[in-house]
Amino acid sequence: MSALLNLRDVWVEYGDRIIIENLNLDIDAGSFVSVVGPSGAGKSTFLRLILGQEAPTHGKILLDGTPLIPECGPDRGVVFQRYSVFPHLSVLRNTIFGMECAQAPISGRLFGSARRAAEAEAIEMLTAVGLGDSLHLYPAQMSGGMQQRLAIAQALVKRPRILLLDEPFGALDPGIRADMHALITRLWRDYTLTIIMVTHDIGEAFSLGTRVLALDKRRHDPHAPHRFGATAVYDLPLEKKISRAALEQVSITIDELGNN
Ligand SMILES: Nc1ncnc2c1ncn2[C@@H]1O[C@H](COP(=O)(O)OP(=O)(O)OP(=O)(O)O)[C@@H](O)[C@H]1O
Repeated sequence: MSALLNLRDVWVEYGDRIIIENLNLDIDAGSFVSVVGPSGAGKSTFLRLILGQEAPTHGKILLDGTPLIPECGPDRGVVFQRYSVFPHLSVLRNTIFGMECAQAPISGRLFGSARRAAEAEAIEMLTAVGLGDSLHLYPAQMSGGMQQRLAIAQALVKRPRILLLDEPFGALDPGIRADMHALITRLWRDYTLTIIMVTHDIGEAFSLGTRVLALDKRRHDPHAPHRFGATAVYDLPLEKKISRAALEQVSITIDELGNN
């Protein structure tokens, strides 16, 4: 089976600074790749490459065997650490907004049956993330965990195949993080997503991922620290066998999410 994403000899350079060098990776559909590495190694840069926000300086990235167009496509969604929700829109409007921009790029509004269909999809996704009872709240009325669940719904309502997560749970309290781990595991399975998640939490990387990728420099030159970039220094596939009991536990936790 060919991989969903292929990176071939990918380099990113800013001026004379090499950030990423000689990165070669194949990422299978349905995998959950945790990306770890020291601060400044280039983890967010790696996500931006796959999102299409940035093009490699050298090398190529293939999606389904076709060169990735350097623009954000609907097949890729992203959630950042800081809440990316619009403060002046309700939960429901926040979720519909992205669909309106994608489907009606000029007017930014959907009408009639298209709007009703978008609303139904938004409500389904908000229910899936545990916000079905909070459709008319505004972000200022919600906890950090709720806002981050809204950000996930915003990303998933466009039905991406690849979900990119840039330290999505880094700003949350430990208890809420555990709920979010259960949520993302459930969404990954229910929506057959491929997830690539940057995290500084090594426990989170191993407990959620089916593969852990460490980005770091292989070589250092103390006199010219920018001469070498980061690459995949470790790439560990993890055997995951989720028991039925564990999945049922995930379902129970999801049902309790509404109060966080
Ligand atoms: N547009 C840019 N121009 C110049 N340098 C940049 C640019 N974007 C990122 N960098 C540099 O590239 C390096 C990698 O940045 P990146 O944000 O990808 O690292 P990171 O591993 O995600 O870091 P952190 O864990 O601290 O978030 C940093 O040294 C950063 O300063």
